[in-house]
Amino acid sequence: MTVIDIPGSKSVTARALFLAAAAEGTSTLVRPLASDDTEGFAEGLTALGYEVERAPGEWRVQGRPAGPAAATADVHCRDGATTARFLPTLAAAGHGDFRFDASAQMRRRPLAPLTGALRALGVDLRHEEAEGHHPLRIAAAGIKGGAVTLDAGQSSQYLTALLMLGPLTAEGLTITVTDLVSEPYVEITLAMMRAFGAAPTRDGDVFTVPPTGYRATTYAVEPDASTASYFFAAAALTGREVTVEGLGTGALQGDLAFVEVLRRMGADVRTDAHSTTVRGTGRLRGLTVNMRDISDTMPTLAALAPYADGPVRIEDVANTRVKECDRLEACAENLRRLGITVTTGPDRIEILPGTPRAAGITTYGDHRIVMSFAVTGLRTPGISFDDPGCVRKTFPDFHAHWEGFTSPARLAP
Ligand SMILES: O=C(O)C1=C[C@@H](OP(=O)(O)O)[C@@H](O)[C@H](O)C1
Ligand SMILES: C=C(OP(=O)(O)O)C(=O)O
Repeated sequence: MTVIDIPGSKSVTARALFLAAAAEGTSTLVRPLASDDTEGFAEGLTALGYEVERAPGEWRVQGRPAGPAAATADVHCRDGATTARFLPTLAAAGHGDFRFDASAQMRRRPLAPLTGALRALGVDLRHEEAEGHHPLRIAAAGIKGGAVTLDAGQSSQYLTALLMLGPLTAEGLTITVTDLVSEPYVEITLAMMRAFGAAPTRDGDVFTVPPTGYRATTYAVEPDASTASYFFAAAALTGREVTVEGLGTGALQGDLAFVEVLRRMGADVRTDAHSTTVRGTGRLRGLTVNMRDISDTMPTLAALAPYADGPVRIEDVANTRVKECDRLEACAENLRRLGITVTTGPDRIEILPGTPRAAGITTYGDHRIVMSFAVTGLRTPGISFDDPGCVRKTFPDFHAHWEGFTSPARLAP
C-alpha cells in the first residue's frame, strides 16, 4: 500500500483567502496550497493592500471588512480563474479604483455573466478591451445588495464569487440561478462561508445571503481531490493500492467522486472518515459517464480510457472547452497522436480501446493535460510534453512526486 501526500486544494485555498481577507480579525490557513494560482491570489490581495504572511504550511491573513486598504491597485491574476473571478468581486465591495488583468490564457476565458451581475448590482465596471474579458477596471464604492439573476451554466465560479460577496453588501443578496455547472463547488463555497461566520441559504435555484460579514477563523485546507485523481487513476491502471489521507467521507470537494467512476470501471474503492483508498484489480471496464459535476477529472479519465476493455463515453462536459484550453479537443488531439480512435461532440468525448504508442503531447499550457497523460505514460513509455512546467498552476512538484511514486522500487509489490 502507498500513502500519497497530496498538496492542499486550490479551490479551498482560494476561497479561504477571500473569506479571510473579508473577515474581522486574523485568520490562519493550515496546509494551504502553495502553487502559481494560490500564490497569485495571495499576491493579488497584497497588491490590494491586505496583509498576507506566508510561512511554509501556514498562511495568515489580516482581514479588512471594509475592503482593500489600497485606494488604487493594478492586479495581475495570472492563469487562475478563481483569482480572476473572485478578486475583482471582493474589491468591488470596497472603495477605490482597481484594475485587473490576467495571462493571455485567462484573458480568453469568459467573465461576462459575473461582470454583468456586478453591473446589475450597481458596480461601475468597464472591460478595457474585449467585452466580458480581462482586463477590467472597477471604480468601487460599496454595494447596497438586492436581487440578481445569474446564468452559471458556463462556470460555477460566477456564483461562488457572488455568494461570497453577499455578506459584504449593505442589505444582503438574493441570487436566482438560471443554469449551473460544477455544482459541488457551490457546496464547498456555502460550507466555507458558514465556517467564516456567514449564513447563506439555498432553496432550489434561489440563494439568499444575509449581510452578516465574516469572522476570522483557523481553517485547515484539505488535500486537492482533482490532484488526487491522477494517483487514483494510476492505482486503477497498474494494480497498486493508493491511499490519500485527509480525503474521507466528510471531504468538501466533489471531485473525490472520481473514485466512483474508477469503481464502476472495476477498481476496489474504500472510503472511511479520514481517507480514500483505490486498488486496481486488473479489470478496467469501458463505461458511459456524466461528468458535469466533476469535469476537472475529465482529462484524467480520457487519458486512462484507451486501456479500458470497451469504449469510454464522457458526457455533459461542454464547459471544459472554456478552461485553461479547449480540453475536449486537446484530449482528442493528443489521444489521436497516440494512435487512439476518438470522437467529440459539443459536450462529449468518446474514446475507443487501443494500445497507445509513444508521442509528444501538446499541453496548451494546461496543467491537467500534463498530469493526465502522465497516467497514460505509466503503460506507454516515450510520452513527452512540450511544456511540462505548466503543472506549476496547481502542483509545482508534480514531476518529482510522480517520479518517486512510479520509480521501480515503489512499484514493487
Ligand atoms: O470554484 C472553483 O474553485 C472551481 C470550479 C470549477 O470551475 P467551473 O465552475 O468553471 O467549472 C473547477 O473547474 C475549477 O478548477 C475550480
Ligand atoms: C479549470 C481549472 O482551473 P481554474 O478554472 O480555477 O483556472 C482547473 O484547475 O482545472
